[in-house]
Amino acid sequence: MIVLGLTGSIGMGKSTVSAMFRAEGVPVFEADAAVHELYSGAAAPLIEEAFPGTVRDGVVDRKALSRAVFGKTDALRRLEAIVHPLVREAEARFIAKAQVDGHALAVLDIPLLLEGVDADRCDVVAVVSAPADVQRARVLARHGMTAETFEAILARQMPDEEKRAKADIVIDTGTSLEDTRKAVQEIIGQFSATPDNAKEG
Ligand SMILES: CC(C)(COP(=O)(O)OP(=O)(O)OC[C@H]1O[C@@H](n2cnc3c(N)ncnc32)[C@H](O)[C@@H]1O)[C@@H](O)C(=O)NCCC(=O)NCCS
Ligand SMILES: Nc1ncnc2c1ncn2[C@@H]1O[C@H](COP(=O)(O)OP(=O)(O)OP(=O)(O)O)[C@@H](O)[C@H]1O
Repeated sequence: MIVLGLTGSIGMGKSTVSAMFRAEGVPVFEADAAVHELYSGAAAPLIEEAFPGTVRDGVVDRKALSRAVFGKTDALRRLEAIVHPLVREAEARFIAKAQVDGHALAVLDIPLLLEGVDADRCDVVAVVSAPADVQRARVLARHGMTAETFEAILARQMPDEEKRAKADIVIDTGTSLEDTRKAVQEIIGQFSATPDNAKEG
């Protein structure tokens, strides 16, 4: 089974492309969704212990947690040390299941895949990308988004150009949704044709 890591900067169309893989029957693990799940489950008591007052009725209050770590590198690192191993466990269970189910391809949708340290757990890395003006227009069209917030988020992410350089595959989302869907189908076709080369571990 091939594990494809899917990433991209804000507004580049990662969620849309992720949904396209899923619609084609490819199992997709969403890191963000896993974090949301953990925050109303296994991670909550650990987070309350590390950041008192950020959990209400057994559920992490993301606004309160965000305030507790915002702009504080040490606190964010402590939070990551709690959350990331749990996400990796959920991810490992997802991969094991996809393999047992006989899939040729599984997708890990991970916003910070290339900013993190271990993209090497993916056999291939695909980056969704569109011209900067398209990205900007998409993000600014979102409810509650300001140019300042957009710039601040961009500044914290690895530049698109660097992501593209690190990618094995660039999925162009600057064109029509239909063209992007074709690109997704081509990727699936390419990896489904590959003989079983399951990775160890
Ligand atoms: C700090 C938290 C509570 C803020 O939640 P909130 O719902 O307000 O915002 P959201 O999750 O959408 O993040 C807002 C922005 O911060 C960025 N961001 C989130 N986590 C991180 C991180 N660990 N390092 C750098 N940037 C981050 C996101 O890319 C996004 O652009 C939340 O982001 C969190 O729990 N982060 C730690 C877990 C983590 O590393 N998640 C990343 C995916 S595994
Ligand atoms: N060819 C295309 N491929 C993908 N998205 C497209 C395309 N053309 C237009 N769009 C639109 O661009 C937007 C991309 O938003 P999406 O939520 O997928 O981005 P994202 O990268 O997941 O963003 P974020 O990282 O901020 O969550 C959607 O509204 C989508 O309909």
